[in-house]
Order: sequence, then C-alpha cells, then structure tokens
Amino acid sequence: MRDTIFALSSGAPPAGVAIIRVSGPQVRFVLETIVGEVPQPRMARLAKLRDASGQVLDHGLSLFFPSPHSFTGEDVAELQIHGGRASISAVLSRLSDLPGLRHAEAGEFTKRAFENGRMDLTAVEGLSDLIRAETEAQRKQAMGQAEGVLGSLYSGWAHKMTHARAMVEAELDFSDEDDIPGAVSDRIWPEMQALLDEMKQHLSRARVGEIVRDGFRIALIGPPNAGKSSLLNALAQRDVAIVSDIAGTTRDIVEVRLDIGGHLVLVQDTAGIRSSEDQIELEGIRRSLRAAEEADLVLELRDATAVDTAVGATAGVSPNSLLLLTKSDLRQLEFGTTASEVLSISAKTGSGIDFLMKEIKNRIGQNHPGAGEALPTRDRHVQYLKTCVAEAEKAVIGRNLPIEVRSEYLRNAATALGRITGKVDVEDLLGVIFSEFCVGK
Ligand SMILES: Nc1nc2c(ncn2[C@@H]2O[C@H](COP(=O)(O)OP(=O)(O)OP(=O)(O)O)[C@@H](O)[C@H]2O)c(=O)[nH]1
Ligand SMILES: [K+]
Ligand SMILES: [Mg+2]
Repeated sequence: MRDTIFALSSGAPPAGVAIIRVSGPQVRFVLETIVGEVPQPRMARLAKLRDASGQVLDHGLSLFFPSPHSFTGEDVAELQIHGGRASISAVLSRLSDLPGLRHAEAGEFTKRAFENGRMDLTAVEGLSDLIRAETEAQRKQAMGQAEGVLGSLYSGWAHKMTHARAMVEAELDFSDEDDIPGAVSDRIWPEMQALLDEMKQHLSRARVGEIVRDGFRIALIGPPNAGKSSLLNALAQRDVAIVSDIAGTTRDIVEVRLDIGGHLVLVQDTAGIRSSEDQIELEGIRRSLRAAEEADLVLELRDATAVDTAVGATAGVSPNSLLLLTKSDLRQLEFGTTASEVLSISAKTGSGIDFLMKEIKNRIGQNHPGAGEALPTRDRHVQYLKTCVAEAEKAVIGRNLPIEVRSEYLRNAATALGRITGKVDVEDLLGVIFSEFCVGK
C-alpha cells in the first residue's frame, strides 16, 4: 500500500491558523483515530484532535475530500488547527506515530496530483509559479497556466496532428479502392500548414512569456561616474547602491526587483566601463558587458558634463537601448536631430525620471502578452516547441516524401508536445520540476 503523506501546508508559524494536509489510503483511519470521525465530504466540521491516550491536543476544523475529487486524486484530509509552533508539532508528531504515515517531501502532494492525472506538467509548473508570483502579470500568467490553458493548447495541437496522421494513413490503406484519390490530403496538408504557422507564431512570442515569469531585465551601463548607481537608487526609491565621486565605485552587479505597472522588472547597476589594470575591476566590467547582452533594455548613461554633444554621445547605441544624458541639473545639452532615443535626466533633482519610467513602461508594453494569450514560460517549453515546429515543417513541406515518412514527422512533432505536457515519458524531468515546490504542496 502506498504511504500516506502529511505536511504543514500553510505558511511559517506562528500564525492564527495552520493547515495540515494528509493524503493517501490511510486518511479515513487518520480521521477516525485523531478526530474520532470521518466528516461529510467537503464539509468543515468542528473537531477535537486527540493524542494516543485520548487527551485533547487541539481544537480545530477537519475536512475530508474523498478520492478522486481531491487535489491529489487520493483521499485527502485537511486539519485546520491553531498556528502555534507547539500545536503544529504536537499534531505532526501524532501523525508520524500512526502506521503507514510519513512526512511529505517537497512537492509530493502535487506530484501525486500529476501521477493521478489531476493536472498536466504545464499546470504543475504554473502552480509552482503561482506560489512564487510577486506581480499582477506573473499572477495572471501563472494562474492561466495552472488552470491548464497552455496544456490544453498543446494537447489540442498534438490531437490535430494525430488526427491528421490517422486520416492520411487511412487514405493510404484504401488508396486501391476507387475513391477520389488525394481528397483527404488536399484537406489535411493545408490544415497542417495552418497549424504550423500558428505554432511558429506562438514560438516567436516565447520571450514575452519568459519576461513575464522571470522579469524584464534592464541594465545600467556606462563609464565610471556616469551616475548609474545614482539612477538605480532613484528608480528603486531607496539607497541600494553606493554612490561616490570616486570612479570605479561599483565593482559587482547590484540588482533590484521592482514592480513597474504590475510587471516584475530587474534593474541591474553595473561596474563603470573603462580600460583598467585592476583584475577585480576588469571582472566587474566583464560582468557589465554580459548584463548588457542579456538585457531586454540597456540604459546607456553618459555624464552630460563630460560629452561634447548629445549626437556625439549616441555612437554605438543599439536598438534595445536608450541613451541617457545624466546630471542635467549641471548641464543641459541640445539634442541633435539624429539623436532620437536620447533622454536627459538628473538623479539629483529627479528631472526626467518620470519620463524615463514612462519609456520603460512602453518598452515593457511591447513585450506584453495579448488578452488571453497563452505563452511558453520556460526554456523547457521552448526547446520542445522548436523540435515540434522543425518536425511539423518537414512533414508539411515534404510533398514528394512517402506518406509514411511525413506521418512519422507529424508523430515526432506531437511527441515533442507530449513531453511538454508530460503525456510522453518525462521521468528525468519530474525530479527537477517537483523539487521547486515547498513541502506541503
Ligand atoms: N549634480 C549631479 N550629480 C550626480 C547626479 N548623478 C550622480 N551624480 C554624482 O556623480 C558621482 C558619480 O555617481 P555614481 O552614481 O556613483 O556613478 P556610477 O556611474 O555608479 O559610478 P561607478 O560605480 O564608479 O561606475 C557622484 O558624486 C554622484 O553624486 C546628478 O543627477 N546630478
Ligand atoms: K562613482
Ligand atoms: Mg556605481
């Protein structure tokens, strides 16, 4: 018989209420033994929890969710008790003394839900993201994924491809009979072409889903003393990084997580870029350049008091970057007509910071999912989607290939999708995904 598992599912004690969850074949026995009865399914019931000698451990509520209509798909009990450390540990140790019961591992409840077909892998990942969500955009995306929008999109696609294979293979079997030849193919392949286009479009938007989940990255880059750390502090509205008039103050990357308009934004302050002999500073500069490469938006800062003209300062600015002329309180430069993406700011007076924020919001907005748009959120999804698209493409364009071969390509494409949802063998992945969870989920 399978172990019955239990854990504290609510947050760290002390708290007003603690919820202990129990799942597995011994749940009815647990309720009878500790609470004295199995409550009506899904109805909260006042309960006295007792130890082995019949002494009352705590008063609370007990709930019973019979299999299969529970989070894990097994019999589940929830004990709502007082959220003090001693109350919780008394009840947990009472549970661990019962035969067949053991403490759950991290993510084990969710793992059982997956194994019992209650949720697919994308939903599991969505739930993990939801527990960690910090911003509105993250919450919405994670919620959709936890509810299965991504999983059903991928299952739907896999189903279409399997259906197409069945159709063309059936046509092959009956091709000797004098049906209208090619009728099925004439319909199926254009359908597969349309599906391929849809999948490509979806894949092209992957970065957007990842940005919502992992945050929009902004790197502050520029020569020493350009005012990068001062700007970071102004954006964060607190004293995060050390500011001084000594060139080379910042050596390592200083990162702050901001909620800008409901989006997670990671702003990275970096070491000033200049030629240096100092090994530590050189490593700092290498890190700055890497941060710039990986950023969704690079803010290139130039000290307005140290450049000749605004236009001269734009040299080497890339499309995903904005040029900021700093210390505008000391010197206001005239912008040349060619310098389109130049903003003038002062961290000291705050002038231009609002405008910069607006521009940042614009850039994030260009990387925002459409209403109801379900997007891949992890590298794992993207890798399998690429395989899927490549295989589906071979099937669609391979007009002169034997039907069996084209059908095999479609099968590979559907298999790649099955790996995302967990419908196809993903044993090696499971450990990684479930270990992201806290105990009790
Ligand atoms: N007047 C004025 N001074 C500023 C402004 N922003 C920064 N400074 C000054 O410029 C100097 C350098 O600022 P930092 O923010 O340390 O510059 P940084 O780019 O982080 O420098 P490194 O970390 O050394 O690369 C400090 O003395 C700041 O007080 C500004 O908007 N106006
Ligand atoms: K400095
Ligand atoms: Mg600095």
